[in-house]
Amino acid sequence: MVSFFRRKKPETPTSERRYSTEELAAAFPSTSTPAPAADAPAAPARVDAGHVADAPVREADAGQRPAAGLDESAAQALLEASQPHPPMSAPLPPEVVAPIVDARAATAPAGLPIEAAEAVARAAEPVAPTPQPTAPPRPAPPPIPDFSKLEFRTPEQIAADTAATKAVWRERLGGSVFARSLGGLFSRNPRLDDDLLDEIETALITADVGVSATTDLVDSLRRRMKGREFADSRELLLALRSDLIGMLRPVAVPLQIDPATRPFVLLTVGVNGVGKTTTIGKLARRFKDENRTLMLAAGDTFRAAAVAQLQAWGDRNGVPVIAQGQNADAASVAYDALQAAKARGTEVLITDTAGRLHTQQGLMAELGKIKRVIQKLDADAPHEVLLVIDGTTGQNALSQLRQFNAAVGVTGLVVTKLDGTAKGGVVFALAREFGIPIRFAGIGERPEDLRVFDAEAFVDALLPEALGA
Ligand SMILES: Nc1nc2c(ncn2[C@@H]2O[C@H](COP(=O)(O)OP(=O)(O)OP(=O)(O)O)[C@@H](O)[C@H]2O)c(=O)[nH]1
Repeated sequence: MVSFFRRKKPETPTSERRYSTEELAAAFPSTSTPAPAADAPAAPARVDAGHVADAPVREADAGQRPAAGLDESAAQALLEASQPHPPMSAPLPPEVVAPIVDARAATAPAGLPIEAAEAVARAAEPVAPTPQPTAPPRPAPPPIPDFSKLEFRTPEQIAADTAATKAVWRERLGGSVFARSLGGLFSRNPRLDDDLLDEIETALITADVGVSATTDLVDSLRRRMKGREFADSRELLLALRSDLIGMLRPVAVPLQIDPATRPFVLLTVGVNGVGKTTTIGKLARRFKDENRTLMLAAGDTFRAAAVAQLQAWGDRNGVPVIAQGQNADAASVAYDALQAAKARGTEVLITDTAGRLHTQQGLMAELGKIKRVIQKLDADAPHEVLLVIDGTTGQNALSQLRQFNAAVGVTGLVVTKLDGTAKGGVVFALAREFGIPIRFAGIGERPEDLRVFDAEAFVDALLPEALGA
């Protein structure tokens, strides 16, 4: 107990001082009348609740009590106990507090008279048990990631892959109307003036970026040019590049296959000949390469060759194809396929549909029927409705998206045929008007030519290489 008090003494030299019998007598003049000791320190004005340092509040009382019959050492101990403890800036941790609470419960030291023992006990009283912090409920452990499907790459590998990807995009898109008109413009090292802006405007309109998007882009460049933001035409081109990337970045959202959804149902829709069946074949290859189990549904029962085309893709990639032959009910094929995929625990089911003009109301309504029928088996299906758009279509793509979206709720886009002479600019118009994610871009006919849409690679492929981006 004494050692406890010593431990709590102020660490100043005065705390080491021993008191003489006379001083003690002066400090405790009467046995019956409590009187404050002349030099007794005032209790600290404020002490934190539950804080060990609140002891002095009652220690001061103890120190004022008469100490008749105390022998010198007991009185010394008592007086020391009555010295105020320095306030502590932070509560002691529970491990430290615990023994102090035990000490309070202990009886006074042997040999102390009862009054002194009471005073000592009272001095120890204020050390209230510190509430033990209750442990917060443990959060549920995070799910263990499936490392078999993760790919680890070093920064150097990532940089090399990015450069290789950009080179492929540039090689495939370099012949587009967009790339040719802008490339020609800047190879002449034009002057930074209104004529340059007029030429950019023409190039963007010709490339199918659309009138409103083009006007916004050019007006912004003009404002900044007048504000002397650009030192030369190259700086203006860099600003155009960054504006174009900025338009596409929000829609460059890759398709995520939810592993908890089996099967994850993809429904592909679009007008005739845009590349739906080819895209499904390319997707099948991609998902196989990702070690996913998948199944194809030959829902294009209208075009004679479509079922055979899909079956050929399935055979080539070792993927089962559910088909009922030509002129079968497409909704029935989709239903059968979903049932089979469910039974087999297949991860991904891709359903083809016949091409249809977005202006043909009856055929558009049929898409709604396919959706309703498969929802009898899975209320959340299809989990992705991919509208395939031919990149050479131009502004007509906007009305296609509008109509398909109204009929079946489009959740992602695939823009095909961006290789060759595609104008490519429609991608900006689509992004600006609808903001629907562009999942993939078709940049060739080979299976590996379906690329995850990359805003930066796409824009850099359209702009002159001399820009160094
Ligand atoms: N250059 C190029 N050709 C493509 C691309 N995607 C598809 N094609 C070609 O476009 C043509 C039509 O493709 P399909 O897959 O049959 O089109 P579809 O939409 O299924 O046609 P329908 O069933 O009639 O609606 C084929 O010759 C494909 O090889 C692409 O990204 N680039």
